[in-house]
Amino acid sequence: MATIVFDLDGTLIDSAPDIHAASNAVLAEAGFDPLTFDEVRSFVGKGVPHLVGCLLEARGQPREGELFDRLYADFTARYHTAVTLTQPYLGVMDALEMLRTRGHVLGVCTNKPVAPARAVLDHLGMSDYFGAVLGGDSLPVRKPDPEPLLATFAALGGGQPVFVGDSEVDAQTAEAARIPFALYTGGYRKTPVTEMHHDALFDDFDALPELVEWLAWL
Ligand SMILES: O=C(O)COP(=O)(O)O
Ligand SMILES: [Mg+2]
Repeated sequence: MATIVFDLDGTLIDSAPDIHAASNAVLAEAGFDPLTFDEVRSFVGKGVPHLVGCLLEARGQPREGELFDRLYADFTARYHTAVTLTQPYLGVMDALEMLRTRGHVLGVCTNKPVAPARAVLDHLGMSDYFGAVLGGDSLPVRKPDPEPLLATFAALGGGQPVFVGDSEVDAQTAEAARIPFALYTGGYRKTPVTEMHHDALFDDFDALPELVEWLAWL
């Protein structure tokens, strides 16, 4: 049996459409033009402060200050209900079901704040699979600091660990935490996989249950 911790955005769920819509709503509210889907998706993975900083920078504004505070508050207020355009990736629900049936313990470690993370998991009927959910605001540090990932495994009671994520941040986190890492290649990564740390790669969640069996014993 393994203890498997998943990243959320770009790994279990394709949430970029909601994050794009919320970002453009926040920009519009502040009088700025919208950004493209690809632009906003490239900002996802390092938490909300980073995202909001990128939105401002893309519109020629400083990343910090009064405007940042306003957009950050507006984005945060909208984030809890930004769930309607989000879907689990193909095969995710079946993979979670199979992993649970096989007795593996499952958790989530995301840089999304924990309240919207829980909201979208509830909305998609996924919450029951996870014994622990840590967000970008659960601890004073977020990924790629290894602490949130290690704390998620600790909350799940230990066991043979595997981390599943999609991004450069996840790869760095796994490396820093010395946890076996499966890289999902269908998410929001910007770097070629050959240049990223990973112990295994997959592009189809049907492959994950088998992958986990051997990764857990690395
Ligand atoms: O909120 C983000 O920036 C991304 O969150 P993730 O860690 O689930 O990819
Ligand atoms: Mg991610």
